[in-house]
Amino acid sequence: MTQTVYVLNGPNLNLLGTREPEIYGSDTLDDVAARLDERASALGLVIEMRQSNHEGHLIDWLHEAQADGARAVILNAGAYTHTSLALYDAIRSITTPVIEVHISNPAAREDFRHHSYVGMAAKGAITGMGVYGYELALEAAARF
Ligand SMILES: O=C(O)[C@]1(O)C[C@H](CCCOc2ccccc2)[C@@H](O)[C@H](O)C1
Repeated sequence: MTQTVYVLNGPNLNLLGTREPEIYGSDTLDDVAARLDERASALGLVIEMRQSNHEGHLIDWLHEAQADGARAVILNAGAYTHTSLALYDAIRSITTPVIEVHISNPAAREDFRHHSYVGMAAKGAITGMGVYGYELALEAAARF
């Protein structure tokens, strides 16, 4: 049975590629999805790529990934990373492994980005590798 890897993106990441390219690069989420789809096909996996500016959507999608028997969730929760106890609880509530991804390196940025509620519950994290971090996370998920 072909397994799915959910790739979930949080607030403002719909702007990826259009603002602050010096931090986040010039690729759009659609560009990222195209590369992930190609690699996933070679790995015998399917990508479910989503983005929302609403915390509850991300939580619903984490529950959906569990119910769907997904191989893994790749989660860039955006700024909710640093604020959301609800996302921490949602990740803890599922057995599907969650890989935290950040395009930038939050540890090297403002202090308010140094704590990750997502990271406290996730299986692991890839940060600071630009959008390539999503591909690195997919390679890891393929080996779970
Ligand atoms: O580096 C990352 O991937 C972040 O998750 C991006 C978040 C920001 C998401 C907004 O992304 C934009 C992308 C392009 C233009 C404007 C915002 C930031 O709050 C986190 O600390 C680190």
